[in-house]
Amino acid sequence: MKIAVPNKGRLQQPALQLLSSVGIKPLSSDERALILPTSWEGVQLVLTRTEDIPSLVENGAAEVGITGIDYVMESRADVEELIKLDFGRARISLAVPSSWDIDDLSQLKREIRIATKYYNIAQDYVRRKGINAKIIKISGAAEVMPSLGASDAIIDVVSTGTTLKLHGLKEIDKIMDTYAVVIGNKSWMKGEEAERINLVLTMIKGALNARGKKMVFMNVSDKDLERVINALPAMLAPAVSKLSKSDAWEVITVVEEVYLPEVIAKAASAGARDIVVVGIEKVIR
Ligand SMILES: Nc1ncnc2c1ncn2[C@@H]1O[C@H](COP(=O)(O)OP(=O)(O)OP(=O)(O)O)[C@@H](O)[C@H]1O
Ligand SMILES: O=P(O)(O)OC[C@H]1O[C@H](OP(=O)(O)OP(=O)(O)O)[C@H](O)[C@@H]1O
Ligand SMILES: [Mg+2]
Repeated sequence: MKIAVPNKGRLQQPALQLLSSVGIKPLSSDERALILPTSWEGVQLVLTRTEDIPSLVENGAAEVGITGIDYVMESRADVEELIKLDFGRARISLAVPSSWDIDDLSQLKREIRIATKYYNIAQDYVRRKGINAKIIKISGAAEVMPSLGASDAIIDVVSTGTTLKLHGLKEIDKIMDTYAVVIGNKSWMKGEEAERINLVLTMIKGALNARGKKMVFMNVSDKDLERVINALPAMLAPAVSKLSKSDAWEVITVVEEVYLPEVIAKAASAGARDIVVVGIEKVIR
């Protein structure tokens, strides 16, 4: 099977890291190679532009791909959104010069020219909102267009808002949220690679579920057992097993990393001893 991954840009490293965490590591270190065999037999990585990945997956050049949901929308590719990822998070917004001194769409009176690399998203948006606009398709650096006089406004990616501010622009309407996604070809489930693809997807979900979670082991004497268990969160309920050579128990539970200090403090004051914390690689549900 082939997995399409960005060949550059901000999604490339997190996408490769995610795949690497499930054991899919490129075997070749040749930076110019665009199709790479991996440590997982039968799985190849195809390195292409982030914005081309939706159509490559739609037409079956790769069964699965990692890209941004903004490019999926823009391309109008008929693909399946399989897994929402926790990187590449931002929003696509309409921004106008701060000097216009307006706060929302209703204050836009005359026709405006909007520069954007998201031509289709922009067309759909202005139609839906009834905005009188001419969309100017560009390939990047949208923020500079109004100061060049090439457009009045822009539709572009906004995260912290720093780039807009730097260019004297102001966000007046959010069009959509964007994030990285794993997408799949619509007929992949029927193909001969279905089993392998399913396993890869299960492992990716497992790695995502495990993020930020720790496994905690502790020894607890018989008399403290109930108090310790009441102090613990768990995915279902803490596991408890009898220690072989003493009148005590081992308690095992899964804890969100952010709650770890609080949970350890509570467990220790309830009588838990020899508390061991270990990382979790996958949680398969
Ligand atoms: N500032 C940002 N914060 C989070 N995600 C972003 C940001 N800018 C862009 N993205 C998202 O990352 C993905 C790739 O973005 P983009 O096409 O801009 O590539 P890039 O990483 O900037 O590389 P280049 O612009 O050089 O091609 C897109 O889905 C986009 O929505
Ligand atoms: O709201 P901010 O936090 O400023 O982020 C938004 C900026 O981030 C992206 O650019 P990127 O950093 O990817 O550079 P690029 O222009 O090379 O794509 C995007 O194109 C915006 O310009
Ligand atoms: Mg960019």
